[in-house]
Amino acid sequence: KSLTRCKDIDPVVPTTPLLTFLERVQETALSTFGERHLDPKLYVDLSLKFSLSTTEKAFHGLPRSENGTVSIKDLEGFLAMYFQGAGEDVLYFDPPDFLPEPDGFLDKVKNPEVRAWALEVHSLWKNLSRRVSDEVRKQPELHTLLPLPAPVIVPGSRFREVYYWDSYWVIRGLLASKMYDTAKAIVTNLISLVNVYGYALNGSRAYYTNRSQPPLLSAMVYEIYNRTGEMELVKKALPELLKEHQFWDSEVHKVTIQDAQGRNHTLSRYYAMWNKPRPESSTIDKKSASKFLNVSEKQQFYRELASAAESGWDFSTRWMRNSSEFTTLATTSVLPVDLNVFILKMELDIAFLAKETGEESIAESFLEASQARKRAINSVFWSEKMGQWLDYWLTTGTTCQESQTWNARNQNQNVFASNFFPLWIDLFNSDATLVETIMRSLRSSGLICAAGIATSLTNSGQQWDFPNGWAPLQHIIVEGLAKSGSQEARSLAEDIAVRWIRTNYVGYKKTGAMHEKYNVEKCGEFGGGGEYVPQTGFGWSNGVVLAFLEEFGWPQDQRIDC
Ligand SMILES: OC[C@H]1O[C@H](O[C@H]2O[C@H](CO)[C@@H](O)[C@H](O)[C@H]2O)[C@H](O)[C@@H](O)[C@@H]1O
Repeated sequence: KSLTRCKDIDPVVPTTPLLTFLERVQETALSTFGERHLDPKLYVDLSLKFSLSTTEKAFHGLPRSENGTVSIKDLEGFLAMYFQGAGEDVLYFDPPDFLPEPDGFLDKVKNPEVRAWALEVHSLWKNLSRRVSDEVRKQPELHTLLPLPAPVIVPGSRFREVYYWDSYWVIRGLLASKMYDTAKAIVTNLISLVNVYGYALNGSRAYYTNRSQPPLLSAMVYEIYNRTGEMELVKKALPELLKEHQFWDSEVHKVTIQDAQGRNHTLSRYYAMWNKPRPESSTIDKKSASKFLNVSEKQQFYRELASAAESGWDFSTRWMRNSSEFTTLATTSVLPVDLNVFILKMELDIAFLAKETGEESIAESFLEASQARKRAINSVFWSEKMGQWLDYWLTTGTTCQESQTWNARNQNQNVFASNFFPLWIDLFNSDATLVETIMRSLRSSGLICAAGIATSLTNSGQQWDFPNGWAPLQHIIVEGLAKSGSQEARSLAEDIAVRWIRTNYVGYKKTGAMHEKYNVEKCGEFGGGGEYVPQTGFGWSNGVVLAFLEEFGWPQDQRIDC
């Protein structure tokens, strides 16, 4: 019973000669400068001043010691002579739709301290606004940065390029900031990536072409259309959304599960088209994979690493068969709740947007697809016992040839914030009894902490685990609760939002920056763990604070300190 045939179960997107070379420079930097303070991403973000062959020749001509090491002085000299600094090909761009205090900005924020801070967060859009330099378009072979047609908002710090799923929360913030043109520009860029590659890339770099990220393009289009009513963007987006849906609903991404009643359900998984170290973290990945001696085991591990990066949760015990052993990473063997929620949202959005543009048959078929995915989410992920939707472990390796028979034992019983994501979708949050059950389960889950919702309950040292809290996770759960129509759920949503706003505010006052992630155990402290030092800026954190303040406001007499 061969239900979902894959053309190719080991897809690999070809790399570029520039990337291959920059990875060698990265490797050399590691042996010259040492592991401490080395961010491998920096080296694959460099652009060349001269042709690749000239630069390679100079690199090979560098004096080397007997064991092949280049001295600090020689390497620094080579880098200064032949490369432009990372980020020099992304230029500051003054967003024309930015106003220091737009009309009607966060009307419900009455407390002057909070209002002043919200205006500072709003002004951070100017710091994060960029455009791709014309040089990239003229000589793309010298850059790993990809050309984009419109200006961008970057997350910040080491993340000097556009990121796919970050953009959704950036847009939510931009809409609160009334920066509609900037929001539309972001979507225009993502549409162009889908047009060229068939999917939205993890980010706008050559080394991100082998994978996507949590698919939220339809949700971005939906939000912008809701605010602006602009049909042109919808018409431009629709064909690309259909392409993106096809990407996630076919080939290696699609898995069929047969339930106890013999009904087949199709769901999607993350599956990067890559089986080598991630170029931006190549030195780190090689070290992690060093325990595998067999080539195909190594390749599979590299695929699991890249697939975890595709999930946006890089890295987390969510993808590990054994939570204390990183090499048991098995992302492609997981059917993730959140990915399927995002695709369900995509199906509903496409149905809605197609109806708006008069494409009745597309609307109808996507409505049907959404009903099927809702049934699949309930049949495969729902756990009556836990009152949550649980990720599902696939049993028979990673091929996509056969349907697998559902077994309750394959549901991952560990608690993750993503177990509550279906609540974000109206099909679920409109069911009052279900909302009651979910609230009870969330309250007793252990995830709600002093400063927000934890990513998981496992303190693994990975950044997508306890005690880190991430803006997107807070937002999806809070918005799901708030949209449900239950007063009690709205109060819980507001309670979580207040905790999150406070920690962002106090952290900002202490450090002068917005952070990529926060420690939910300690109000005002940013998060840690993972493979790079904590970053500031920060696109999605700014977006979520502004979106929360827009939704809930902040009364005059409510305290903002921890
Ligand atoms: O360089 C390591 C990894 O960095 C990115 O992941 C993290 O930052 C992204 C931007 O904010 C965010 O979207 C992601 O959820 C974070 O985990 C990048 O996306 C990875 O592909 C990359 O390997």
